[in-house]
Amino acid sequence: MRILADENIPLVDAFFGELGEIRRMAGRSINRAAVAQADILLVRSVTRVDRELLEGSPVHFVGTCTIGTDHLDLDYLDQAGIAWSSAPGCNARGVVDYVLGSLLALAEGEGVSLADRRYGVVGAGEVGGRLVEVLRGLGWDVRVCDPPRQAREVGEFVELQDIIAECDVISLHTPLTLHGEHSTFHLFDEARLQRLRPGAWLINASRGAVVDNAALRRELASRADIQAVLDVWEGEPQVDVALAELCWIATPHVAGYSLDGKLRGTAQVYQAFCAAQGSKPTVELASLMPDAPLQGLWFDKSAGTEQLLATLCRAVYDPRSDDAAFRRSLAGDEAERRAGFDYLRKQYPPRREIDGLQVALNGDNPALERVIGALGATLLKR
Ligand SMILES: NC(=O)C1=CN([C@@H]2O[C@H](COP(=O)(O)OP(=O)(O)OC[C@H]3O[C@@H](n4cnc5c(N)ncnc54)[C@H](O)[C@@H]3O)[C@@H](O)[C@H]2O)C=CC1
Ligand SMILES: O=C(O)C(=O)[C@H](O)COP(=O)(O)O
Repeated sequence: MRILADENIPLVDAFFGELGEIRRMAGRSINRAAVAQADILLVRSVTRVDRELLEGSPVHFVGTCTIGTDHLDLDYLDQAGIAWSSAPGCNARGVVDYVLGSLLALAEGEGVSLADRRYGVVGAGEVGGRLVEVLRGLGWDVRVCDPPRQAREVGEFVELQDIIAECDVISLHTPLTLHGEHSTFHLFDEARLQRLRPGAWLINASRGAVVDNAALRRELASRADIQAVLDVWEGEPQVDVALAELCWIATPHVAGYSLDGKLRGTAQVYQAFCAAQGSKPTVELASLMPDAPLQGLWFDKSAGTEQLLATLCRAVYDPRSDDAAFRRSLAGDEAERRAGFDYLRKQYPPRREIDGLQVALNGDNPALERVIGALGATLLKR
């Protein structure tokens, strides 16, 4: 079997090596000539997979080692009888950690307490659902908007207009969809952006086009009270530099870039491929994960909850370092900026996930234990 893989997918050899010959390419360069020599295509979010790419090729399985599927033409794949898989939830925790780090940075900069804010999560699937759990676990006030779930479940959902009217922090975690009753293209358009509450923070780590970028730029330029955190951009790898400069945190689509998340992504696609082939998986992710435990941290029981929260989150990840590197990359011309966007993602340093932390307290303190529990970290008893 001939396997064509994006060069930024880790562990392709370990999982797919026994199945055939592997060829790696930059995801943005994968083209008709390359897929003409492939049976299996493994991609990330930067490769558009559609009829134009695949028609007439021998590819019979497409795997994307990502959560998002907006770069795949799923109707075409289904109609052409090409099996496909994504990696649902693989890097959801990484995105949650990104949001937590962004909130800490915003709170510090604006001098507000995170516990005093009201949160609105738009899209409560793998990512948004976990974020809601963490934020509520911390005891914070959270509203959830997810019309597709609301239509099929009993639950406490609110309308988008209520999120906008009532929430101080809005975090977006929908897929990018262009059609249908719940389409999300420009879900946050000019009219909705103009209705953000005074002092609101808007976080987008879903897909760039869920927010009208030009309208957000205008809004940020005209209102000093609102703040934005953007990990994703309309037209990546091209970025609206003026918009990026107005953001509190701006990053090159790395929110979900935890090491664990990337490795899980490849493993999930491998398992899906085996299932599609009717074969038994022979490679286990557990045997390939780094076996070093994440660092253990020790706290005195008199520590403050916000101090503990910030220290634990930042011990694993602080998006301000990605923000700084991204801003430096925006200094060049258009071609340099596009190259910089891809370079920062390709060279991304290994980052683990907050729920892998082990935390010791020297005595009982239920408030601190609650923070540790909400983050999913392990509390080590004395
Ligand atoms: N920045 C990054 O690095 C990453 C970005 N993502 C993006 O985040 C998106 C969400 O990921 P998951 O939570 O894993 O997906 P998911 O499919 O598990 O959840 C998405 C949720 O959004 C809801 N939804 C759909 N349309 C909606 C609308 N109009 N309004 C409100 N809710 C709506 C769905 O009902 C679903 O519950 C992905 O599709 C991907 O585009 C995912 C991982 C990493
Ligand atoms: O999983 C997703 O969906 C994402 O957005 C990924 O974090 C994107 O990673 P790349 O495929 O763009 O490397």
